[in-house]
Amino acid sequence: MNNTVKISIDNLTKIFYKKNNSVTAFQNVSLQIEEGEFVCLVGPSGCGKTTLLRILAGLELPSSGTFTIDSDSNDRPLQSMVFQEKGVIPWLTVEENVAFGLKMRHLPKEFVRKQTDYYLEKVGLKKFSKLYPKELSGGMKQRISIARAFANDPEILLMDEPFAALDEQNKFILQDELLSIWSETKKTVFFITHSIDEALLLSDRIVLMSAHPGEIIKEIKVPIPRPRTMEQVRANAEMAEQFITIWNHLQQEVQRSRR
Ligand SMILES: Nc1ncnc2c1ncn2[C@@H]1O[C@H](COP(=O)(O)OP(=O)(O)OP(=O)(O)O)[C@@H](O)[C@H]1O
Repeated sequence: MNNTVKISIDNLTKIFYKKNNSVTAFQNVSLQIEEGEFVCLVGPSGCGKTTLLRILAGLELPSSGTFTIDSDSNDRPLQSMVFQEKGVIPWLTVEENVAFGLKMRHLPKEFVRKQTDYYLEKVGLKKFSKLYPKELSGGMKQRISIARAFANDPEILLMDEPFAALDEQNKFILQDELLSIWSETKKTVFFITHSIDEALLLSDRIVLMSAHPGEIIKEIKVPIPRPRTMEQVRANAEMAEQFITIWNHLQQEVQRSRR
């Protein structure tokens, strides 16, 4: 990390207005994420995590407050988003899916091919490049989404529980692959997860939110050096302590929200 602030969120609040009532998804969220930082957002269900990410992705407007994503080039997209599911276009092949964003920007054919091949190789999908998503497993589909997101070379990556629907084995493999690509590209990543292990494995910093309406109530720097493995996360005493801190926080917040 080089201490340049890449994402700056200032006192952001989102209220959804309905006919006779309103729902505050989250409120007074302020957060700064440095260039190249990997930050995980953890909080109880319904505390506004997805809404916050959707606002950063330009898919929703905030009710109040501001945010900025630092950009040093007009040639790159501001953000790419990876969702839990539904990230792939069913009528395009694997390679067409990965190349999609690049083609939309009318980049030179040769560049698109190289960039697509590079990331297909990185996520182990090279030999499946001519297949359609329906011919692939859930893990392979998520690999397409990750390859496409990195191939787009965005300023920041927004990831909304990308591995939540996968079985544990596949999850570990994809987490490893994501870390490997991230350490190479040093993209700024803002990542939502419900998995404490996942947050501890991936993050430089974990941001904890309160129950609905969500507010940021704690930040935790993840102490173990990189590269990391899940074995280290599970064996490291400091990490075990952090796990319990986060677990206690989530339990308290869920109980509070039910009162
Ligand atoms: N389009 C919408 N219209 C009205 N209310 C919404 C809308 N989207 C989200 N909400 C409400 O905003 C709150 C936050 O939702 P959000 O999906 O952001 O939470 P979350 O923390 O991502 O939840 P989960 O962890 O379960 O995915 C919830 O109360 C939800 O019902």
